[in-house]
Amino acid sequence: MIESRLITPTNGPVSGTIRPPGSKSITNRALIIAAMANGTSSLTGVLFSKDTEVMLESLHRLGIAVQHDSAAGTCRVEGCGGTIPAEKAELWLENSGTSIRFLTSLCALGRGPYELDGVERMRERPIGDLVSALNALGANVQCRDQSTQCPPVIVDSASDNRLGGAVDIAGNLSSQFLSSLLMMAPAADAPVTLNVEGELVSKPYVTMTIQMMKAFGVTVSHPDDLSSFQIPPQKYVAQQYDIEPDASAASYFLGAAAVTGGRVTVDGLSKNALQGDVEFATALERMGCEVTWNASSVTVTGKPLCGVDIDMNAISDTAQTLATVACFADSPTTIRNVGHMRHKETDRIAAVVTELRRAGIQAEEFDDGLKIFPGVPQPAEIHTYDDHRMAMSFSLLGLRAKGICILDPGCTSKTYPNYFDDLQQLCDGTLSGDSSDQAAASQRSVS
Ligand SMILES: O=C(O)C1=C[C@@H](OP(=O)(O)O)[C@@H](O)[C@H](O)C1
Ligand SMILES: C=C(OP(=O)(O)O)C(=O)O
Repeated sequence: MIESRLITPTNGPVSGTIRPPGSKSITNRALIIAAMANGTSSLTGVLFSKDTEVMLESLHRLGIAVQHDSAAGTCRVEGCGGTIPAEKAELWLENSGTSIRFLTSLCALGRGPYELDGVERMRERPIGDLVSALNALGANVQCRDQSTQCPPVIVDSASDNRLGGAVDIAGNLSSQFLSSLLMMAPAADAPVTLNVEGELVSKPYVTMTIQMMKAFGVTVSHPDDLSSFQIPPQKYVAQQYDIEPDASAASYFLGAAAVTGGRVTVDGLSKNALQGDVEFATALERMGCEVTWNASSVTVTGKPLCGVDIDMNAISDTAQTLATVACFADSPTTIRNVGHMRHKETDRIAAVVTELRRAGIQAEEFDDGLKIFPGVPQPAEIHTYDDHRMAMSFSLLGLRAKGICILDPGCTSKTYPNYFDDLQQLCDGTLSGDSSDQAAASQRSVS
């Protein structure tokens, strides 16, 4: 296994078209919802990476039959109508936040015991607010170590258990708790009302959840400000469902156009995508890039970059990308309102500031944001903290500066196993995606 990857600066502007692999967030929602549906769902454009493989393995352990073809990017899921066939299971979720949070609520529909756990960092990522809300709905869920309110989580509901009612759910640490409860709610025994307590971060992911529930035949009533949700008992109906390419992954290629003054088209994403992270293109537009939205693609043309003062609460998975692009602007960039980035694969605010400084870029850390000063990156070994987005975003520095070496590049396997190959091929213009080849089309295509 390669321990590090030296990024070769490009000879000039990067130009090309790329279709990133399927969205992690949509894949893991589609798998959960299809598992709960009545009937067999066919999913296309599915992401196969660590985060979705742990979900697939967990569904298998819960007794839900899923046939998958990773080369074709497809899954057939035999839904269980909101019941869990396995009466006990141990689930291993690595460091996949969506998987452990979504599966905790799914397990609450079963007749336990189920145990959900992950890697050391997972044992530091909060889940207590979700656990409390599930208990308030009538489930029996506990963090094994109650002092941390983090995984491992044990779900053990009695056979005469009934779920339903009105509960508060905090949304300031992660929106995934709310998404998890929303997807499970239609299978409860009585109507569920979810009231968001205080701030809700990462709002577009909640809108994505509701839209996907609707696509599988379930309606949720809620005010426009997403402060509360009413979900009566309903059945999901199995669907043929096509998954969009991953918009967070797209940010690195659009960023490559921005930092090299090139022109990159991401195929399969448009302004009305389910993923809020498509708005990363708009952030680049604010920095001076030219952005063209088409019916099913977006193109970014790099122009001289200016610094921006930007709130990235809604699209924080792309904040690391913007931070590396910001090194090449003509003035400082401030990224605000992203305190929730401290609870992800690593403390991403601290990690980005530390690694920018390691590469000779001046950066400042705030409680809930960071400021990046323009500069010329110096040769450095970039530490990635087992965070795929550290590896992918810092590769952009290496497109412009010599000697940027990404340590543990294999960590991109969490959401994008082929990232470095795709980046290389986009930069070289060496790979042409064969659109008649289903595998290539569904997993990636670069031309
Ligand atoms: O619901 C989802 O699919 C996600 C929500 C976001 O997390 P938070 O809600 O914890 O910010 C995001 O960072 C994560 O990659 C995926
Ligand atoms: C935060 C992320 O993932 P998760 O919370 O699903 O582990 C991510 O993919 O950037």
